[in-house]
Amino acid sequence: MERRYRLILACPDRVGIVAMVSNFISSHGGSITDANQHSDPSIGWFFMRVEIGAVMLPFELDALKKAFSPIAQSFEMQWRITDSSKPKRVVLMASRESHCLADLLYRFHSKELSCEIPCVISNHDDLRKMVEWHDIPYHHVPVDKDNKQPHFDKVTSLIKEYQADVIVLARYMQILPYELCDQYPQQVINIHHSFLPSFAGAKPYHQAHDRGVKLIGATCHYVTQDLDEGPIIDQDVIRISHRDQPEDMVRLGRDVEKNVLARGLRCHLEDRVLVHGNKTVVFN
Ligand SMILES: Nc1nc2c(c(=O)[nH]1)N[C@@H](CN(C=O)c1ccc(C(=O)N[C@@H](CCC(=O)O)C(=O)O)cc1)CN2
Repeated sequence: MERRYRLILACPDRVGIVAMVSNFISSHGGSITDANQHSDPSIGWFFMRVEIGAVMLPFELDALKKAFSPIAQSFEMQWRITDSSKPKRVVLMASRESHCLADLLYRFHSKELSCEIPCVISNHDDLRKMVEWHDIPYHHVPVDKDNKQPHFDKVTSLIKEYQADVIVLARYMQILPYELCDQYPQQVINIHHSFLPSFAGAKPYHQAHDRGVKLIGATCHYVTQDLDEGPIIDQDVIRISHRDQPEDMVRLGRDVEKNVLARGLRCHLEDRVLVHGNKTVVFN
């Protein structure tokens, strides 16, 4: 696919933002290949995502950022510009459950996901063979439940060594410490196996069974220090009934978990997610 720059911005709403952005691009000979915008009257903020055909522009990425910076400053923008030809480096993390990890590895292998997967990290060794079949390094980093710090120190070291842009918790079942969440804001993505905010925390299907709900679901969200309370990227639900025990929900939930995670990761990889406070705007 043709190389494109993606401009993503959020700023206090005012007249002239779209005109200013489009004039900036056209005045430098660029063409807009896709554009989405949203104005939120409840907070008076404006959100925009613009794809720019890079071939037509006389700029490399850094020069484009430098040229746009004065405009961004004048509109008090929170903004970034990325290059679609530079795939993001995605470190995958898992524990024992394989369905989400297997699904992402398949989508990567079939080139459905445009990214790099430099390694997989797990606190168990169960998934090694599956990962190494894909010729991807597998790092088994055990957890001592009485002293988890060495585990997280090693995880942090590996994430830095592999220069991760994104860390995906594909049913990784450990609570990340504050320091790790703080070092990677809006870069750690989790799939929680419930329709948040219902049933946060451990064993959501057992919680759902105890409550007698008729829908269960999955939520893809950014990870923060506040467990399962990070900005939501995508969600979905499926119907269940009184006949379903927790083990039935585990089985029925696998498809919705892996589909929601893949959709959420794709949106992130394509820079379609804008975070504002603890909420998101997703231009999908
Ligand atoms: N800092 C954060 N870490 C994690 C988040 C998050 O939002 N912030 N999401 C999880 C969510 N999760 C599954 O989706 C999850 C929730 C709770 C637990 C848990 O209680 N784990 C125990 C250990 C369990 C075990 O050893 O099998 C614990 O960490 O003490 C795990 C996962 C992922 N992390």
